Amino acid sequence: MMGITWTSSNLGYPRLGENREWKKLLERLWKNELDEETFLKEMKHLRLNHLKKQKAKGIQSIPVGDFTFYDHMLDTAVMFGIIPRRFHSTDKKISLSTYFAMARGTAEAPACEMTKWFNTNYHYIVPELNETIPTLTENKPLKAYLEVKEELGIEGKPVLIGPITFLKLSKGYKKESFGSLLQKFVPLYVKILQELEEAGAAWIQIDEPSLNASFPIEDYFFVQKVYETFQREVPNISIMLQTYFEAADHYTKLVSLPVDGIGLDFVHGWEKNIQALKTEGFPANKSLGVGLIDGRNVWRADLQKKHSELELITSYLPEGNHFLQPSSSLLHVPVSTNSERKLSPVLKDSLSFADEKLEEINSLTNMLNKKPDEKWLEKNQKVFQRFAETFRQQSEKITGEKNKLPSKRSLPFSERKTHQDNKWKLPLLPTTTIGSFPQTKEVRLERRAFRKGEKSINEYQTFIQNKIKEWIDIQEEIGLDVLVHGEFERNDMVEFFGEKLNGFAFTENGWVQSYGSRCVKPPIIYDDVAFEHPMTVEETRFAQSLTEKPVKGMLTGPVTILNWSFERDDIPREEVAYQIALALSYEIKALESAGIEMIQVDEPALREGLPLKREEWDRYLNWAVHAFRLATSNVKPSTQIHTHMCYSEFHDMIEAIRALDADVISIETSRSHGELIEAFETAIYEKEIGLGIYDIHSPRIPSVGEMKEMIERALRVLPASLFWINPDCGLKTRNKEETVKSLKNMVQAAEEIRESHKLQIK
Ligand SMILES: Nc1nc2c(c(=O)[nH]1)N[C@@H](CNc1ccc(C(=O)N[C@@H](CCC(=O)N[C@@H](CCC(=O)N[C@@H](CCC(=O)O)C(=O)O)C(=O)O)C(=O)O)cc1)CN2
Ligand code: MET
Ligand SMILES: [Zn+2]
Repeated sequence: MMGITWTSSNLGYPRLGENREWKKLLERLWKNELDEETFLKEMKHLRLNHLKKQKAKGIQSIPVGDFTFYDHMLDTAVMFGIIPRRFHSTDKKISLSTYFAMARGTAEAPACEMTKWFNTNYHYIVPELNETIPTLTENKPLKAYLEVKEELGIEGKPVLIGPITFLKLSKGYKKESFGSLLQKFVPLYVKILQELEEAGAAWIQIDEPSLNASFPIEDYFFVQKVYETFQREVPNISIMLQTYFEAADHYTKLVSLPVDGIGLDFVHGWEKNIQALKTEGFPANKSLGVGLIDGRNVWRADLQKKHSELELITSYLPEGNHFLQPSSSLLHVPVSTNSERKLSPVLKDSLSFADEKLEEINSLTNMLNKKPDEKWLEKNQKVFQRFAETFRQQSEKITGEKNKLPSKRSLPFSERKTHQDNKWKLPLLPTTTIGSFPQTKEVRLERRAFRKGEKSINEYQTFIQNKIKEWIDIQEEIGLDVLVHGEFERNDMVEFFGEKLNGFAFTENGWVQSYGSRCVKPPIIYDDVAFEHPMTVEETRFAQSLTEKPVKGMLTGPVTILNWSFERDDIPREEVAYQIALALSYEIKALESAGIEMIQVDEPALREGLPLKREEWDRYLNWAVHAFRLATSNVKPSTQIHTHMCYSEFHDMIEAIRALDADVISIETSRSHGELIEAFETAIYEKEIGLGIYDIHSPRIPSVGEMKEMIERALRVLPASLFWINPDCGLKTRNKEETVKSLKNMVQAAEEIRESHKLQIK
């Protein structure tokens, strides 16, 4: 092991700031409460602060250029001048207003599509390549590099999304043109790298996570070509080709690429990566980036364990300098545990957010470079010991109850349908919504006042009841067939349940960016999950008491609660999903007993949880479907179970959707312009289905005509007796006026179609 040295490194840092300063600056700019100059100044301050902090934590290789005003994919697209025509930009250097128009849309131009970043809850803006010819509008990494060098004297490591991943995640081109398109981008990348080389940058991090996501081996031809060009054209710069979120798909090919360093995820891809390292070795002239601190979860690292893992890795490594780093960018974890004052000390000590993770990297690097800090290690061991003594016992009681729960409805769908049609007597093409109504500033401020003790529980509950009443009245007036209570009492569809279930902790300030300025505060599963008391019955029953129309109960499903929380990492994920499912089955029973017999169990995260590697899909889908069925099967045949999913692209998992055995599923379709309808057309789906007929992410109010067209299109492939009419998703981010107008048009569209088709009762 002589001759190996280690450098502490980071791959990306959260943008948000300790108190969501980033989000607040953006939202003030958008509301014209801030001028552009002040905005830029404040953002720069934040950006430099983040870099100073990383340096102070002992990180030697600090990423620059990962900061953004919205999203790093959007930045890359804009850097390459990929601006869809509808934004009419003639700027040489793209203005901030064009940049935000692409992200958020304008009255005239719909926003660019947004989709999930691999298997995370982060969303990126999808570049639309179409007819645009890429050009370099600005060398963003260079700007970032020079900024920190001049302002702070820090020699940063510029970060770029690699050309392979950038193209794989873009749309607007045919698969066959991948190679020729790539040729258009490579010279631009070369230019960026050359300018960085001239400016004195030593290492560049090029992110290529696509190489771990079931990457087709034949496409390595392109990867090889791209990196050969970089090596030839920019010989004096060192490239760290960074992969993450999974093990490398084709290890031998990856490590023999002509680059100077290879970054691997040894948290999510431990087994495969270590096996490959052992059998294939690691090239003598390269540096390995060892991603050993989990960039996706919040648990403190067991330094002893990490140290022995590192010893194992080291035993396969050639001499030279290697990097110790998080498994991915720290974008996916909150900033710091510092401001958490309410967590139990045992739990708080067991957590590690971005800042604490940097400290772990620093300690481990010191340990490796033979400067072990015994006290640190001892303290770390104590944390683990105390945690193990206090929490994390899998209870046999829960396992026993779970084993008794049915995972199959008592009757098949065809027979349930008769019961349900008789019970509900809905018109054909029933209209409904997905659950939430506008979470206005008023609602959030009221909750804040309650949280801070400025409002009593009674005052808060009365406020919520008034909101429910207001919106039941609105829904009746609009003429919807199945109503909802509106979810006003919920801060978030996952955090809300986390707060009410046993085994979850929630933070005060553990925010993570979800998309643009929107954030989530994922709860932390630290113990057995268990049902304590009904969570949604009171509000739902109250809503039902106000109307003759059915009110649909509204729950978040087990897979989504799991995927959008920070989960235990010491028991299999599916076991946690089953525990949540058991808890939800009690909630469903409680709703049923309270007379709520139409219940929606949302699973928007089912799709994003799909493993990045295709060969692991079946195993995941099996347990995910099983969890949903455990939660929803223990009901009467006449009880109608709905589910909801957004983010389209279901064509490759229709079988799993069918296996959920939900009576009604509502899915997002409007942004994919009917592509999804085709998927259902070819797959033959025999249960009830609500295809979203308008995009809720945009303030635009859809016309009756366009919605009728969407419905007509669906009716060409789906029998009217199975079809529901609803928006794409919940309406919490919309305002009241937009919501009411859009829903009125939606109901009118449904009525006109019923009329013209002479469709009456189901
Ligand atoms: N967990 C989760 N993941 C998800 C989704 C989701 O709904 N939940 N949906 C998709 C992503 N979509 C999203 C849509 C909206 C928001 C969103 O609106 N987030 C809010 C925070 C929601 C929240 O927790 N609100 C708290 C209040 C938080 C807050 O900032 N309060 C202020 C006061 C209120 C104010 O000034 O507005 C304070 O305490 O100072 C509440 O309602 O209680 C935001 O960023 O602004 C997030 C994700 C996919 N992933
Ligand atoms: C992201 S899916 C959201 C479903 C939820 N019931 C809502 O309407 O907000
Ligand atoms: Zn949704």
